[in-house]
Amino acid sequence: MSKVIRNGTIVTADRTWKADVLVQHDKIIAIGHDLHADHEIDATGCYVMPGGIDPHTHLEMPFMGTYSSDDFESGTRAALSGGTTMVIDFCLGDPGGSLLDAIKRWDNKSTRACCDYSFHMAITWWGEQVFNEMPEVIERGITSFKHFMAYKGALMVNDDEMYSSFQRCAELGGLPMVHAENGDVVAQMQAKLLAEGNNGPEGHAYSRPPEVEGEATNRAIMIADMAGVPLYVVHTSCEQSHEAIRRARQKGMRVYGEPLIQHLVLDEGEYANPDWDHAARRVMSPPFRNKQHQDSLWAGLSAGSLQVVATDHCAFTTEQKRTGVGDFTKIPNGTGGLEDRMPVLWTYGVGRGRLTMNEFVAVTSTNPAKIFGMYPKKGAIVEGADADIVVWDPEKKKTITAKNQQSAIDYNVFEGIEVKGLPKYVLSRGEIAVDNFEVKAKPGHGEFVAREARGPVSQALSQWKEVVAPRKVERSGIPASGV
Ligand SMILES: NC(=O)NCCC(=O)O
Ligand SMILES: [Zn+2]
Ligand SMILES: [Zn+2]
Repeated sequence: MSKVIRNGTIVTADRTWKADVLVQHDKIIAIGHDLHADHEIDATGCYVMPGGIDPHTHLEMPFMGTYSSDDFESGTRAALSGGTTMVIDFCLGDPGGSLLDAIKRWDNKSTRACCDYSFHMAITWWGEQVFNEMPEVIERGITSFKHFMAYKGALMVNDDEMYSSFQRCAELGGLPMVHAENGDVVAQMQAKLLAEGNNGPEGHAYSRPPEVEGEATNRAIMIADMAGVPLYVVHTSCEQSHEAIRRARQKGMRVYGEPLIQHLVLDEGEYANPDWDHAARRVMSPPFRNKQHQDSLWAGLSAGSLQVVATDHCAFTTEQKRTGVGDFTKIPNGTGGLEDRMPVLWTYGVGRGRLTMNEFVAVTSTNPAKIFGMYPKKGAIVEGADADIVVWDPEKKKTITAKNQQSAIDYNVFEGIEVKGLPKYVLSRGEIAVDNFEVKAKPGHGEFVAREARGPVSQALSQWKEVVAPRKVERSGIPASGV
């Protein structure tokens, strides 16, 4: 069946213009005027944008002795209800285990996804098996590799492992990613705080100051440069980390930074709340920062030194959070946000003049599609692209509340915030998933998206590294050894 989205204004990362969009089955087949179809969607007064892509989620993730509570069904339903039509989740192998086994587990988990999805592969240890399995991971379309520099004793890898993995990524055209916090320093700060009796959720923030993030970001950037590979820094939360990324980019290094919607609008004052549950629900790594750091992140998005806004959606219920009563290091780290990323970013970004509409599309959709090797299949309104489309009503308002959310958890970190700008219709590969603000997502509709390795940036960097590679100086008349 064909559909036409009529009377709207198309907004992409580089243009804004009035035209209709014709969809046949799962693809956009024409953009123009006087287009006809079996079904009409009226976009009068609305913007027609590429569906959001959240490249940082943890659905049903085994972590800190439990599993995150949103699975691929509830998580992707939440995504669609907020205008996000694709997620990239982290496939997590056991330290010492097979990457390919981990993919099987993630394949099984994702069968009821309501929107399209892909995976990043986490590298939680290094050895011959990982080295040998990485090419097959890439052949399956999983082309980005995550390294945790924090969570000592669990997911953390050391510099030696990271450098080996980055070099392998450079050979294969994969994109390394880092969770940049100095896990050794965090572990010692946690122990000190606990020994001093500082055991509440605020201790989590004290144990992870911006310096531990800035140091790790800088270290990862230098290691990536030595390995000759681009780098994507997840959840960039502070000026120290942003500054390292900005400086590297000014030197021509290929580094990307990803602020989260939580860090852009929520601040460290949340941890001072006298209600233990309120503070613990907001425990995530890195923690929320102060207003100066927020300003730095917003500036980075408009200046182009930061490229993507994600959520790191990793939702735990209040009951799960309470595992950490009396010891903040046991509070499962993570917050939700999938459903709220686009409306909150629109309200605080476009609504206040901190982002243009085109920048909004770039950071929520087009940039992640390009960086992660799936553009213009995703992240674009062009003929031949997947019909992942949001019809955005800029006048529609709601007050965010856990009572009406799709996520499976019992609270929302954005509770009480009024947003203006919401998805009226959402198409997921041509299927209507939100119809006049009503969620109609279908479990099982989502498909795995295989992504391309060795994109243009990776190719250019490899070429440059080859140009400047060390070369032996050929000499005639070498003097005899002095020995
Ligand atoms: N961010 C967080 O606190 N939890 C999810 C896992 C991670 O990304 O570090
Ligand atoms: Zn992380
Ligand atoms: Zn994460």
